[in-house]
This record gives sequence, C-alpha cells and structure tokens, in this order.
Amino acid sequence: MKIYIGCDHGGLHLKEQIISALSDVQVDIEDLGVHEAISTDYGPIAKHVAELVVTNEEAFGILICGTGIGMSIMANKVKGARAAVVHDTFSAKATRAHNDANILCMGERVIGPGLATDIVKVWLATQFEGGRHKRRIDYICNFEREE
Ligand SMILES: O=C[C@H](O)[C@H](O)[C@H](O)COP(=O)(O)O
Repeated sequence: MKIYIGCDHGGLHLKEQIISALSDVQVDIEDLGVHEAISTDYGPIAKHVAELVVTNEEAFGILICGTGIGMSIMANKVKGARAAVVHDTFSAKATRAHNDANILCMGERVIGPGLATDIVKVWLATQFEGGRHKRRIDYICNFEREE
C-alpha cells in the first residue's frame, strides 16, 4: 500500500511520530515534507499530496497541520480527493467504510500521538463498503466531472 504523507510546521512532530509508528506495518510511505519546523503554508503541501493520491487509485494520503482543517480544505479542491479531518477512531472507520476517503487529515494541536496512530491504523485497515455508499460517492464524482 502506497501512502503519501505531508505536513506543515504545525504537524511536523506528529508526522514523524506516525511514520515511526507505521514502521511495523507493511506500507510504502513517501514523506513529502516539510522536514523542518519553519513556518510553512499548508496549501502547496496539501495540493501536492492530493494530486499524487488522485493519480494512483491504490494510494492514500495523510496530511497533518495544526488542526487538519487547512489541509483538508485545500486537498478537497483537487478533483478526486476525498479528504476528511478525523480525530476519533469511529470516524476513522466511517470515512473509509462509508465515504471512501482517500486522504486522512489530523491536527497535531488537537490530538496526541497515541490516538493519532490508532486512527491511522484503523483508517488503513478499513475497506470501503460500497453498496448504497457507492451511489453517494458516484454523485460526488459526477458532480466533479460536470464542473
Ligand atoms: O488549518 C491550518 C493549520 O492548522 C495550520 O497549521 C495553522 O493555521 C498554522 O498556524 P500558525 O502559523 O499560527 O503556526
């Protein structure tokens, strides 16, 4: 499984903790930065990760900033991106099973590394359920195509 991960300065430490926590899971993580705690705009990082995710159906993205919100707003501007801010394991499961989210956004200023790691693991382990949920995702995809 391919995962693109990115952060701004507000998510740097959590990003590093997640990469480290995923070292025992069979995933191919590509870290797209940032790599230093220097004030950085989240927009270009989110755009970069989202563009890579939508060009590879098998890939997922993880974006971390202070709240996860700026990253999600930007990522969702990229057609085909379904980015969700998640700070609990119930929603982590639901965003995959119901919403087929392909990008997970979290805030380092909101949750700690233990919960964030649990969220990532649940999110990656959950499959899209399809069925009635596919009809709802298809509506979003068709809307994007008509734009
Ligand atoms: O949604 C935006 C993110 O949470 C940013 O990480 C945050 O706004 C950065 O704030 P500051 O520049 O005050 O560190």
